[in-house]
Amino acid sequence: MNADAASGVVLDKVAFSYGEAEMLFDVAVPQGRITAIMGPSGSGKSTLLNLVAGFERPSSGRILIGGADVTGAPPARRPVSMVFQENNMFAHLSVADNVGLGRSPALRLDASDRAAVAEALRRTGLAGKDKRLPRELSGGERQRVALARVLVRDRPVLLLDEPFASLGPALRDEMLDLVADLQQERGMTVLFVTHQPEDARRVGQAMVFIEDGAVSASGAMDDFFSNNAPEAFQRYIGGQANIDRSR
Ligand SMILES: Nc1ncnc2c1ncn2[C@@H]1O[C@H](COP(=O)(O)OP(=O)(O)OP(=O)(O)O)[C@@H](O)[C@H]1O
Repeated sequence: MNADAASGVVLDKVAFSYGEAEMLFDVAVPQGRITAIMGPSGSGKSTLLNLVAGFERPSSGRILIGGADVTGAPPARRPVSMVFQENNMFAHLSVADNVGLGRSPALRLDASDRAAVAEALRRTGLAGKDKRLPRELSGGERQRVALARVLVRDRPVLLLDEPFASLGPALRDEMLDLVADLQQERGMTVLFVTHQPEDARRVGQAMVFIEDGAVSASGAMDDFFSNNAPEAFQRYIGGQANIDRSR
């Protein structure tokens, strides 16, 4: 394991089961990079993120973040933010308050917190929309609010569970590029679940490929889109005729 991987997110023989087949994750995700998590439906991608976030607990094994063992830590104690496909917002709270929750769950915000919220709204293209309610936003704008909350939380690890799956292609690309820019600015370690190979390739530097509750291949993104791509991945995208392997 190289230094980048050891200081990123490590799942060290992490076993977990919902009562049926056991999942077993053994993988190191590099620090300060965007890593795409891909694999067939039901293979365990969301479960892996939930284990890292602390919403699920392993039956054995360890989870390390930045070298620290967080296996027993509750979600709020982990240096992690998570953005879901939907339902990232409280319907009765304004955009600014939804972002402010990232700073203080009781919304006790001082002047510097409010300044951080305003800056995050500006950075995500939401300036001027701070007083709106979630229902007054488009789907893309709602996901921008979730990203603004990530910025004010300022945690080093960002977990994205298909956050842009319901957006059209142009908007999805715009949001992916925003994530890539924010990741660069902050140097965050990003784990990004997607079903779209082109999205993985657009922003990711590394790939973790999951099948049947286990990592069946992992490594540099370029390797996955070369003629030497891991066989499991080739099989998975084999049906998708339009993958361009050239750069
Ligand atoms: N809360 C739950 N209770 C019981 N079983 C669950 C629960 N959540 C997921 N599972 C099962 O665990 C396995 C892994 O699910 P998971 O959601 O991690 O897959 P995924 O790779 O994210 O799938 P998708 O691409 O369809 O979102 C599946 O067999 C699923 O049915």
